[in-house]
Amino acid sequence: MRIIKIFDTTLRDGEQSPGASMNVDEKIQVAKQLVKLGVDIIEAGFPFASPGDFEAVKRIANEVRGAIIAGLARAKEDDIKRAYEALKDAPRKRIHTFHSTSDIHLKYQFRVSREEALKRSVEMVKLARTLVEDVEFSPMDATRTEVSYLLDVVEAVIEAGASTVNIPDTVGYITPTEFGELIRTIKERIGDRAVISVHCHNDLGLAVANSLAAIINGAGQVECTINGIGERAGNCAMEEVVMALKTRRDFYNADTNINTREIIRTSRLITRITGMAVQPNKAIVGANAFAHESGIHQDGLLKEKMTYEIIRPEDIGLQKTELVLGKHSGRHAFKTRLQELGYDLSQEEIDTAFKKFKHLADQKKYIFNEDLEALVSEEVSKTPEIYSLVDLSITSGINVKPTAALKLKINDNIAEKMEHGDGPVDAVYKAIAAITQTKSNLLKFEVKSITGGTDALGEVMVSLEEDGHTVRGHGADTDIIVAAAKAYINALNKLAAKKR
Ligand SMILES: CC(=O)SCCNC(=O)CCNC(=O)[C@H](O)C(C)(C)COP(=O)(O)OP(=O)(O)OC[C@H]1O[C@@H](n2cnc3c(N)ncnc32)[C@H](O)[C@@H]1OP(=O)(O)O
Ligand SMILES: CC(C)C(=O)C(=O)O
Ligand SMILES: [Mg+2]
Repeated sequence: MRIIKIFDTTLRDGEQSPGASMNVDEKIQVAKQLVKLGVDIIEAGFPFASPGDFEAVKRIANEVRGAIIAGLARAKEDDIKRAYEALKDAPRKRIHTFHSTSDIHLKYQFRVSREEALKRSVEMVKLARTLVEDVEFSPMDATRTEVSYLLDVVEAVIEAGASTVNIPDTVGYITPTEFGELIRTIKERIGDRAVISVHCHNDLGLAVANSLAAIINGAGQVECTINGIGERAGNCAMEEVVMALKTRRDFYNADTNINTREIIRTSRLITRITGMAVQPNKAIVGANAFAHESGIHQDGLLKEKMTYEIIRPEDIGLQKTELVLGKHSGRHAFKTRLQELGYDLSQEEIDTAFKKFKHLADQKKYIFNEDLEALVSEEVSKTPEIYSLVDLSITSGINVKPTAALKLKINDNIAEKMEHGDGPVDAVYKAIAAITQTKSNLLKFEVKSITGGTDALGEVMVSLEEDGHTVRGHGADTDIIVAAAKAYINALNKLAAKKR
């Protein structure tokens, strides 16, 4: 089994994401977490870029142990010396220097010939080698470079002392089959004289696929970032490439030194520090990556996890798979959740509660445990229904007299009434009292939102008294006025039962 080295560049390329700048203390915190995660190399920054970056690399080189610490430097003497200054106290250090090789870059940005670029690259690798043993060279924009020239540069920098040659897809241009072929060509040329590294950008959403294609064809190091952050559309996401190798070891016959149980913690740390949220459907670390909502999948998972899950959530440091109850869920998941909440209901009770749940899920995006509890307690504490709500419409607002038009079923008859009130609830309660011809006293009226959000389920509790009988009524609905009506009617049914 081959071990692929993980070169983490969250602190360098990751920080190049607009808005992702981290201060020195935050960088130290990230570097320490990267060591816990088990990365082989931490690219701590670009020391020449700013005093802050220099300081961060220097402190990481001094304080963080357990990984090779790398610093980036242009193919310029001052950059390389500055990188060395920052790195020198690290027991294991690497200077990573780079120079473009594509004609587009050489002609328009660098304004130098291919020969000049090759000469500078060789000279700077040699300079770096006088300072440290471990030198990595990147031919920037390698994937848009003529292959024969790229091979010449790769050969020359290895000859000059680079022990790692990183092939960057700087602008995220290449696709997996081509990249695999390119890496195979380089591997055939250089054999084991240097480690081939890859550094893929995600402009076409192919950074992970390209990195995997490179691994199959001989790459021994992958450069990546946590959550895939980085310049423009980002870099190869570490958690994805690592979990792809771990999950498909059968195919790749390769793995990494990453302690995958630290993945989620590291991802959340980066989100917290950079303020860059992870999209919910992001592979491995997205909030939905281990959440299942649909009934057929939930049923399969409850029977055997392997049916719909290729990664165990514990393997990335999550506690467990989440079965999210929503409009696509089925009875198996519903019943399991109720059991987890401590309810032991008959099949009939479950069936009735399930129908209500489906109705609620059509109105509400997220169903929380508290929603279920409210729904089930309505079901369990059921009293024979003399009165039931058929229809209700309300008019209220500024400069409008609150009015309720109510339709109730009383035994088997339908009765309707319209009433005005001081507010919509008052109007509804007057209409209910008028239709039912009851004279109870409202002792208490409590309203609360069971869950957060404007689509939350509202719960109303009322206490009614009549002829010495006191009862509590309960109603829940996403419409708080309907919940109030339900609570009043529920209490009237209880009063009627008590009187009987
Ligand atoms: C693909 C990548 O991710 S590469 C890394 C990108 N990261 C960064 O650029 C972040 C840090 N950068 C910086 O802070 C600044 O760009 C600095 C400090 C490095 C340089 O700043 P300045 O001196 O003001 O130059 P500026 O950034 O405007 O232009 C870059 C110069 O470096 C040259 N250059 C770019 N890359 C290299 C290289 N690998 N080797 C040698 N020279 C290079 C450019 O040709 C240009 O040179 P010119 O001034 O002679 O035209
Ligand atoms: C510095 C190099 C490796 C880089 O980030 C790129 O080419 O994308
Ligand atoms: Mg990059």
